[in-house]
Amino acid sequence: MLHESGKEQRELASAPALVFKHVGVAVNGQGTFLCKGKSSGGEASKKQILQGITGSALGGRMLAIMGGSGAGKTTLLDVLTLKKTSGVSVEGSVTLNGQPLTENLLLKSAAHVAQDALLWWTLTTRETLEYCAELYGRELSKAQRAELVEAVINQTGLKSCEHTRVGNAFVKGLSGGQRKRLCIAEALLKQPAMLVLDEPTSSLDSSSAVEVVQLLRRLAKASNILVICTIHQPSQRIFGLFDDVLVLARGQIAYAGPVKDVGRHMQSLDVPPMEDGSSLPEYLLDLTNSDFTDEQQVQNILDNWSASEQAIVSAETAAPMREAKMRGLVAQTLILCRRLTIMTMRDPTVYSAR
Ligand SMILES: Nc1ncnc2c1ncn2[C@@H]1O[C@H](COP(=O)(O)OP(=O)(O)OP(=O)(O)O)[C@@H](O)[C@H]1O
Repeated sequence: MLHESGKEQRELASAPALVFKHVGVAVNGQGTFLCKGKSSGGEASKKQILQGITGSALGGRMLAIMGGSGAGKTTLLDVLTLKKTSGVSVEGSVTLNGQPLTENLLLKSAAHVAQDALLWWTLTTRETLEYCAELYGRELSKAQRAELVEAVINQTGLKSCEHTRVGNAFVKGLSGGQRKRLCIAEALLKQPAMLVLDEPTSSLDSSSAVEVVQLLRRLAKASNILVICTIHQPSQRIFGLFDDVLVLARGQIAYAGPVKDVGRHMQSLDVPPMEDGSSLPEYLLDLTNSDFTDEQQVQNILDNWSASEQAIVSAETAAPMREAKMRGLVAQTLILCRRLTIMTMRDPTVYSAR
């Protein structure tokens, strides 16, 4: 997917690389995922929701997965994070630094920030991170863990609210942007090579959204982390912070490559020009949203992409990645019990319930 100058390519060759080839996902007509070769309803009831998805993402770069509603963004993210739904029929391959992506490799090398990530409302920012650091940092001494938490708090701009409780809908605490940054900070404690985020800007106001994406960009560049985000309708400013974009339509690729080339690519096709006052991400969504656009036009864009040379990916090899070391089961249980005691002591609803 990534076609850069020779110098950039040499630099990128030492970065972690996620490569996915010919990924396809099918479900049956009733909405149940199918196991390959085990369909009771037969081929006729099969619905292909992702087809021929080939691309890559590299360390030090940010990849946005975009597309209209129902284009397949969440399904692709599920494949890249090995999320299982019973009876899933997934085809194709996903490799991380040339190794097939397994649950073990994912656990060691990647961190996933879900859209509705859970935070404990009674804990402060610092406490949340300290417990997480204990869970993740088996090979770190107490002093090293404290150093890591401090570094992550500073990296994610959470110093001013380190002693603020997370809060919830009833108890005032962190702002939406701070909560999202805390989720990212939790993920960073794993010192991941790959960071995957589902809609990191959803439900944020525009300036908090920009702050979060700027933070991700700084992290990608400073720590050579591979960042992948699904993103619904980014502003021009946010879109410009990504290095690469994969545009999906009807479960297929409409474009995958550098953000700086996507406008030129679309304009080279037989499609309506971008209207004055429209932003590039809006234009891309308008062109590829099959619910509201001429079906034939969307099909032409998809056919053009699948026939293009750019659809061929070559980035397969890269340097070894960092691997997170998790605590053993007993240690994890003890840490979680300690956290639960503090949370119970601070939560008045627990006493009322009793
Ligand atoms: N379990 C399932 N059974 C049947 N169809 C499904 C299933 N999961 C997803 N789909 C269909 O696959 C398509 C892609 O869904 P997906 O959730 O990946 O899209 P999306 O791009 O993330 O959409 P949105 O932005 O609206 O969340 C949709 O048409 C959806 O209805």
